[in-house]
This record gives sequence, C-alpha cells and structure tokens, in this order.
Amino acid sequence: MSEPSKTPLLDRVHIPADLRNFSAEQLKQLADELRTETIDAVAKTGGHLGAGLGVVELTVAIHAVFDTPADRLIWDVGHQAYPHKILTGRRDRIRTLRQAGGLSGFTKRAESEYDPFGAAHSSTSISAGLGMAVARDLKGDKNNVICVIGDGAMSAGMAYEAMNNAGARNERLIVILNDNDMSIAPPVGAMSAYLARLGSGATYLKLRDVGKQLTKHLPKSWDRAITRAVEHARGYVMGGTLFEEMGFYYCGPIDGHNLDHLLPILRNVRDAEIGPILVHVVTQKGKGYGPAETSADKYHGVVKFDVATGAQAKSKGGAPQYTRVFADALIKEARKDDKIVAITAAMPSGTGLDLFQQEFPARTFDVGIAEQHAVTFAAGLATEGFKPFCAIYSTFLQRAYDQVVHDVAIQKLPVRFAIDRAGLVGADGPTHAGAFDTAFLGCLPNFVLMAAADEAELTNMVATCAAIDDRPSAVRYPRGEGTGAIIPAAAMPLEIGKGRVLREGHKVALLSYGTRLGEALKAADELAAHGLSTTVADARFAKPLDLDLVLRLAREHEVLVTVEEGSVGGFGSFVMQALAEHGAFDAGLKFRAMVLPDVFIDQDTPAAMYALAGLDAKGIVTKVFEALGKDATAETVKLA
Ligand SMILES: Cc1ncc(C[n+]2csc(CCOP(=O)(O)OP(=O)(O)O)c2C)c(N)n1
Ligand SMILES: CC(=O)[C@@H](O)[C@H](O)COP(=O)(O)O
Ligand SMILES: [Mg+2]
Repeated sequence: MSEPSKTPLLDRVHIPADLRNFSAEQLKQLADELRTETIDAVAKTGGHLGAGLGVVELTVAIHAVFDTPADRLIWDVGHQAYPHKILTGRRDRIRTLRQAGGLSGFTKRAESEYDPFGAAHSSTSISAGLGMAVARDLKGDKNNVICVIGDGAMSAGMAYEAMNNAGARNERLIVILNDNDMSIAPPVGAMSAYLARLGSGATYLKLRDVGKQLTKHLPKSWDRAITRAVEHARGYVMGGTLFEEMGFYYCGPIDGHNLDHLLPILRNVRDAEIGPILVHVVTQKGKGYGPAETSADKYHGVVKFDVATGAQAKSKGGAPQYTRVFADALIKEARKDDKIVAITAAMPSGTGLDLFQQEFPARTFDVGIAEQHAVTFAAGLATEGFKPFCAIYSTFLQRAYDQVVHDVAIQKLPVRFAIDRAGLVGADGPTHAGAFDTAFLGCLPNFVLMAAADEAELTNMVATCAAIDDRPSAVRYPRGEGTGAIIPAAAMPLEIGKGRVLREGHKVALLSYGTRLGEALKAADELAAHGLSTTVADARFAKPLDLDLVLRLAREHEVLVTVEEGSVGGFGSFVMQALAEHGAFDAGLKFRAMVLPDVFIDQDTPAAMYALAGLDAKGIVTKVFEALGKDATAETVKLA
C-alpha cells in the first residue's frame, strides 16, 4: 500500500488551467503543497530557494486569476520562478534544475510557453512587458501582461526607464512589485525606505481602510472609481507615490501571502480597463521554511541541503575560493592605503566585499542593483584621488559598458575592476557566463587587463591594480576554488605587460591567459609523451601584451597556441593582431587561438562545459596535433 501523497491537490495540477476551478480554500492548500514541493526539490538540486518561497501564494494567485500563457507573465530575474515552473508543466523535471540537460534556473523561452521572456539579469521585466503590451495593442489583441519585479530589481535604472515610458503611454500593463524588503543584501537606498514608509504610513492605512469600508458594499464598478479616488486622496495626503508620479495607478501595499487579499485585488486589476497599474505586495523571502526565514540571506542561493535541519552540504574544503582570495588581498592593500575604497552592485557576499566591509565599513559602498551607476560613481571617486575597486561579476559588468568606455577609459581614470565569475560559471548557465569581458575591455585604449592563473597570481594582481593610479585596470578570475597555489604573505605588484614562462620547449608553445594554465601544463606533459617538446607560458596581461614574449614564442616554435576562458575577440585576437603586424606569420608559423565556441553553453559543471568547449588539456593536445597535421585520435590523446 503506497504512502498517501503529500501533495494531493498539486498532483492534480499539470498546467494552470487545472487549478482555475479550485476554491479559495483549495488554492490555499495548493500553495502549502507547492511550498513543500519547492523545498523538497531544491534540497536535492540546490539553487535559489528564498525568493521562490516568498512568491508561492503570489504564483498561485496569478495563475488562478490570469489566463496564462495567453496572459503574458514575466518574472524579473527569474530566480523566483521555481514554483511557477512546477505549476506550468515542469514539475516532473524540477529536480533536474540547473543540471546538464535539465531545467534552467531562470525563466527561459525555449523551455516553456509559460515563459514568454527569459531572464536572470535583473530589472528587464517591465521593458519586456511594455514591449509585449504595445505589440498586443498593435495586433488588436486583449490579453494581459503582468511583470513581477522585486524591490531589489526595482533599484536598477532600467526599471524606471520602462515605468517612465509605460506611464507616459497610459499602457494597459500590470506590474507587481514583490517587496520582500531585501534582495541578497539588506535594502539599499531611498527606494527601500520609501516602500517601507508607504507600507506603514498611518494616514495611508486609514485612508485605505476608509476606502475598503466604503467599497465593501458598492457595485464593482463603483469599487474601481472609489479605489481611484482613495488613491488620489492618499496621493495628495502622501504627496503621491513615486509610481503614481510616473503615471501608474498604485495599489497596495497588500499582504503577498494572503490569498484572501491577493485574489480579489488581482481580479479587479485584471478587469480594470486602465493602466499601467502597479500592485505593491509585501512578502517574506524564505517564507514558510524556518532555516530560510531565520538565515541572514534567506537562503537566497543554496547548495543541496537536509530538509529536516536546513543544513547545507559542506564543500569538500579544498583550496580557498577566488572570491575570498580577492577579498583578503584587497583588505591587505586597504590597510596600507586609506584611499582604497570598494564598490559592489548589490552583491556584497558574492564579490567578497562583505568581508572588506567588516573592516572598512566607511570605505565600502553597495549601490544596489545599479552597475551603470556603480562604474560612474567609482569614476567620480577616482577624480578626487581615491582608488576605487569596482567588484562586479563579468556578466553583470556588461550592463555598464558605456560607463566603462565613456566615464572611465576616455578620461583615463584609475578605476580598478575586480571581475569575478570570469569564464564559465556552471549551474547559472549562459546568462551568467563571464565570456566577453576580455573582448569588450581589451579593445579600449588606456586599459590594463590581467587574468589570474591561480590564487597567488590573483593576490599579486590586486596589488598591481592598487599600484596603477594613472589609468583603468582590471583583473579577472573565475568562480570557485583556486588551485592550491601558495598565497604570498606579502603581495608584489607585477611588472606591467610582462608574462612568465613556466616550462621551456622548442617545438610547440602554449600561451595561456587565466586559469586554463593548469590544463596547458597537463597538455604539455601529454605532448612531451608524444615527443613534442612544449613551452608553456602565462601571459598574465592581455593589455598591454608582452610583445617580446609573444614574438619570441612565434620565432622559436613551429606551433603557437593561445588559450583563454573567453570568447573570440579577446586575448587570442590581440596576440594574432600583434603577430600579424610584426610579420610573424610570414615565416609559416602554425598559430591557433583557442576560445569559447560561438554558442551560448547551457548549464553543467564548469569542467564539463570547458570540455565541451574543447578548452581542457585534451582539447589543447588535439588542437596542436591538428595544427601539425597529425591525426589526433582517441588513442593518441591519452588524457582522460
Ligand atoms: C543586472 C544584475 N545584477 C545583479 C544580479 C544578481 N542578483 C540576482 S537576484 C538579486 C537580488 C534581487 O532582489 P529582488 O529583486 O528584491 O528579488 P528577491 O531575491 O528579493 O526575490 C541580485 C542582485 C542580477 N541578477 N542582475
Ligand atoms: C540570481 C543571480 O543572479 C545571483 O544570485 C547569481 O546566481 C549569483 O551567482 P553566484 O552563485 O556565482 O554568486
Ligand atoms: Mg527583494
């Protein structure tokens, strides 16, 4: 006799249409079951838990009230969309989350018709939603468009650009602000304080209450009119909400866990012929799971864990994380130089600046999810003689490219960029890959670009950035653990534009940039076993290039191969450009630049992704054989 299901109602829901005839009481039970399922699934896969737990009731209410997928539902960032995925035909695959061949950890168009827009980088939902709403109007369609955006994501400028445009158009668009009072980091900036004031304003609440009492017994049409009048009255009393000033009808704040509130209000909003409307819901990140509710980060991002205790799987405790090595190195530099300051865009723990902040609270700045502002804010600091370290993941730095060019590079300001998550990141997949920073920074005049091959190199490169005070500089390093290299007690700035040779040979030269060096050394061993004497060098700098080293390697070897954790247009391209300009190809040099393939690689472990990209030792050996015209087959390339 099999155990009775823990989720009898959820078992009946394969797509949202299956829940639309549920009563309010059944929807409440469904929400509880959905929360249980979400916790159980993420305990097995790891991933983003807190955000999804905070929107369980909201997810149920939205799919109950709106006719998804005809009504377009866009989740900002998308890390909170696991409950949404479970309700929209993907419960059977939810335990493949963020694994090779499995579900994405974010919304993804290719994955489901219920994901009308892919996400992962924050604050895009209102822009995309406005686009869909305008398209609907142009087509003469009638569907709703709903954007769910968090308070953190609401701190990015792009959200305001979109609201400004939507408000000016009086577009029929629904924005649900999911205000859980913090993102990964405690709330930053005036917005969070403003939202709190709105939520607790006694005048506001009294007005709302008056409004509610008044409208309780009126026909629905009056309800809307009265609601509007109350909003206006409140607006005058409170000087109008920011959202109303931007042309939105504001509704809230309401309890985002109370289906008795959510359902009628969302129905009203659905049926309103007006827009744009912003519904402000207040939720609790990690809601309904004790270990998440009591944890400082609300279990924002977790590894596999034990449901009963919340205890997360311990890492096997190898070499230190690169992020930690960076933080320790920067702290040591800052102890010597009080002009060093550090900036993060809402990722203090991800970048390690939470550690820096513990020692230097007045010299640490978390600007919210605002990378563009972070870069130009750092530029401003640099104009006044400070030494700003802007710690931004490679992928998120993409958002601030014009600020890097226009405000930093052209003005040759000594902003230092600590580019974490460089290269492939694993479970977060293509949206978070740090594939392009070498390409998009290396083409900028005045920049110094470095890539750390290990944690010792990273330590010295942080010191090098600290010492470069006449132009911008950047050091890139990957997500995850180092190699176990001995970290120097006293960091030494490197000679700018100089690489290093780790092994001398005379037939093949492997020139690595970044942490592919380990694979290059393994490849050299394999090549030597085939009688191919191989030099291995670490470029250290993509800009300025070590021209002497590059030209020597080209002159003294039959084959020169570069390898990097980045796209075409980066280090290998810079080397190719230099070789071409110096006629190094004229004598028949066999040159290959090994880069990431011209595709977005779906999630897997980083090692598996690099193997797929051909950027492991086996791929390097194969590339050398191909350059030599030898047939590199499985038996000739013995590497695992
Ligand atoms: C452009 C960008 N910068 C940084 C991040 C990293 N990030 C992911 S979720 C998150 C916090 C989002 O906060 P909020 O919108 O309030 O969502 P919550 O996690 O609270 O549900 C951040 C900073 C990102 N996804 N995109
Ligand atoms: C959702 C989001 O963008 C962040 O939470 C990101 O997933 C963090 O990445 P790391 O796990 O590499 O810090
Ligand atoms: Mg939040």
